[in-house]
Amino acid sequence: MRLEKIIARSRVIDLHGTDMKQALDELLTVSLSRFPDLKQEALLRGLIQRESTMTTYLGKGVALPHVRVKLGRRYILAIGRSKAGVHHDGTKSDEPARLILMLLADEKARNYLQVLTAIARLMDDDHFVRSLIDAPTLNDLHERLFSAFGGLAAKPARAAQQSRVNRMMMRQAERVARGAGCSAIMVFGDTFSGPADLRNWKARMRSLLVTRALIDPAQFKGVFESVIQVRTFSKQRLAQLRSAILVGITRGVLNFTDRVCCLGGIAGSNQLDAVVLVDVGREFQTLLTQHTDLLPDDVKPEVLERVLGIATELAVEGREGKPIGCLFVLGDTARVDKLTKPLVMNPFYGYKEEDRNILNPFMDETVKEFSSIDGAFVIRGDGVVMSAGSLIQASDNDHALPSGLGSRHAAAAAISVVAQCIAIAVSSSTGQVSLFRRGVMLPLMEKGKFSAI
Ligand SMILES: Nc1ncnc2c1ncn2[C@@H]1O[C@H](COP(=O)(O)OP(=O)(O)OP(=O)(O)O)[C@@H](O)[C@H]1O
Repeated sequence: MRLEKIIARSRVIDLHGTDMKQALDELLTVSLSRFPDLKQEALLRGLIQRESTMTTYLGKGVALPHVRVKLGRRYILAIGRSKAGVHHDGTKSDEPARLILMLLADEKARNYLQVLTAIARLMDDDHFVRSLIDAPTLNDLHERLFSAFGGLAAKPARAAQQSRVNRMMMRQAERVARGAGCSAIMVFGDTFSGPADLRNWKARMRSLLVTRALIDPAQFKGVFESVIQVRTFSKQRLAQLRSAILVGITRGVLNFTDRVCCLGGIAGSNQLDAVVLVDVGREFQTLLTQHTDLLPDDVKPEVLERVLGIATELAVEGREGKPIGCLFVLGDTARVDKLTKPLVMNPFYGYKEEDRNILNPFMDETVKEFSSIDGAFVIRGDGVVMSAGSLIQASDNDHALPSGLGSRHAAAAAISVVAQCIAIAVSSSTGQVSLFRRGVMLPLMEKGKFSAI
């Protein structure tokens, strides 16, 4: 889904209303002028109702009200900017919303959660949000959004010297990759703030692109074999590399016999500065007993990626500088259910599946809020959160854990032995994020232990 296709200049406006209802009414008025078959009042009611069950305030002055109805076209997006700020019922803070992105989606739109996530992810960038709020004119605002939606934000051409060094790095990386018998080159696309350098990538071997930005893989067709999208994993480059490879494995793009030549640089620097060789098998040796299926059959790769992203944020951002301990169990919920007991009343009880799906961008905050509850999150393979605050009652005597790890990690290891699931634990004492499969622990991020490569 190319987001720039749903953004029209006519639906980018300055708002006058100061509460959410007035703002939504203004956005609906401009949206429906071209679609007279749609009923403004019914849509407004739907949006307000959605807002009252769960706030759509994303933080940083941005709200993303949305509703799914019979629309007759897949999506309509309207954007309102408010100088005075719009009051909303979000719990994050008292700050008013300065930017409102209203998304109407057809009930049949299949990639609805992905579209919501893509928009929310773009709005996660403080700098970008500021540039929209401060855009001198609505045309500028539209242009900035349009280019960001079209992929990586378009930026002016980089200095010639940087491009020359990058071309040299690319050539050398390919030479190293061939010399070392690598099966692929993996490029960290977030090094660049625009896609230009990447479109010129002309490696004569299998190349993969890793990026946090939500881009349409079609724009790199014939350039990169696959685009691996990762969430905000860690800012530490070695940890990012591990996570990207892990995502590549779960997506079936990489396997344990691959040797990969990784090429990257500091995010946004436009400068490639490091080549690293990774033997996938050796890197993930601990998980390679006889099995190579890291991902249980029923777990979607994007669900694992999402949980890893949230777990990393809990470890890195934490609360008051301290990591928040947490445990997630993914997949095989039929079996996991039999081995858990609620410690508290399930806070997700009664929510629609769509609203408690981990792929829904609004779930991040909810999960983070509930992470202070003792016990584990149990998540179905398709992302639906079944429960929080569950006590895992499984035991495993065959796998020893590193010293210092207590009952949370023991429970994670044990449940991954007795059920076909993946468990992810965030340690509250060390900030380490660990993945467990069949009782084997794979440390994904050790806080403070990795330095930049
Ligand atoms: N069997 C279990 N099921 C679900 N959650 C558990 C289980 N055991 C412990 N926990 C959770 O882990 C928390 C921390 O327990 P403990 O300190 O023993 O674990 P740990 O592995 O050392 O983790 P940390 O590094 O975060 O301290 C508990 O307060 C509880 O919320």
